Amino acid sequence: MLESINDKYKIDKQKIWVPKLSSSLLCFSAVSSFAEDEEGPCLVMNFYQDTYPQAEDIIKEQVKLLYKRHKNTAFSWLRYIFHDCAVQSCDASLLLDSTRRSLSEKETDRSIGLRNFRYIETIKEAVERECPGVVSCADILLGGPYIPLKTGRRGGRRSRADVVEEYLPDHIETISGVLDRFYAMGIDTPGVVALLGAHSVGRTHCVKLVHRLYPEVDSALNPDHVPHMLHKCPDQIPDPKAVQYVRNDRGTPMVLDNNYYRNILDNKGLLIVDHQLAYDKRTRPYVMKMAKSQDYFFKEFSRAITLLSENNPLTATKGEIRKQCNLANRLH
Ligand code: HEM
Ligand SMILES: [Ca+2]
Ligand SMILES: [Ca+2]
Repeated sequence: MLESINDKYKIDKQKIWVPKLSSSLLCFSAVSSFAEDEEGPCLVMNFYQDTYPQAEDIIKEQVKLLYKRHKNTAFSWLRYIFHDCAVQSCDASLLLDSTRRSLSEKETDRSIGLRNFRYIETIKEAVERECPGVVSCADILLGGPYIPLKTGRRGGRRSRADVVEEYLPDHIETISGVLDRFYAMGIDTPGVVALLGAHSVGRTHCVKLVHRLYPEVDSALNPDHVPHMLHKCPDQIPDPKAVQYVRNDRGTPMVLDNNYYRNILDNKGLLIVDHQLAYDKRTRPYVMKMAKSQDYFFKEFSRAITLLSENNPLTATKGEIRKQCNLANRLH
């Protein structure tokens, strides 16, 4: 997955390799003895190697094909990791449709701009053709070659719009609030600073920005950046049907690099949270360091994505392997 974010983004595997803990078979045989264990021992490197060794390769191939056709799919997967893993667990709850009884996470105001859901199904279908019923949607969301991530997550059965607010940091929150929410996931200050570097790609819709432009322009914004933002978001109340947005990083919009840190130091951060990151005394030193060193940014980014991707997974007997990523399986 992350391989596709840009081709230059190649991390030295040696430096971030996490030693393999056990094979997936060991994991399965451990299920009975660990059934009561809260964590379960089953998030491992290449979880599917003993059941369907080709599974992760099929996913990689599909991700590459999609990336060739639609570059922005990579940005979506990256944002999905945040929106799924930060809300309780990396259990692909984000992918579930609403049911008659409850509104799903996808439908909340916080999910504005999440795109490319249908391509998840393209990947899932390719995997199901070869390895039916084995690979979970939660792993499809996360597998990746250059930041070697573990697999073995299973899908949750529920997705509830009302829990999103409880867990997902928001763009107008104080930096203390944002840090606390990430600390609760085991991610420290440099980790948070690195994760926000994801805003070096992609876009932000005007609905999330107009409060910084109207009725008065936020004086914290770089005056050189304002005309462009006003041009892209000409209305105080954006037309919900028009797709109006500003690119997160005008300099290198399609490349995940450390340009984000130079932007925010130059008061060109679009969201309040981006701006605060550059000015809070706890985060600023890391912003400066990442602005100077792409290497340092990449190292911290890999570490933090790994932590995020291991937030409270469902393993072993918990959760299920969905047949279709947008629907929980029917119980017979
Ligand atoms: C305090 C934490 C964060 C807040 C408040 C936040 C908020 C937002 C908002 C409001 C957007 C614009 C969405 C739109 O209008 O289309 C966005 C875009 C994006 N965010 Fe975040 N974000 C946060 C952290 C993260 C993290 C941790 C990641 C991934 C590691 C991430 C990845 C992305 C990506 C890739 C986009 C661009 C998506 C696209 O172009 O489709 N964000 N974020
Ligand atoms: Ca989730
Ligand atoms: Ca960039």
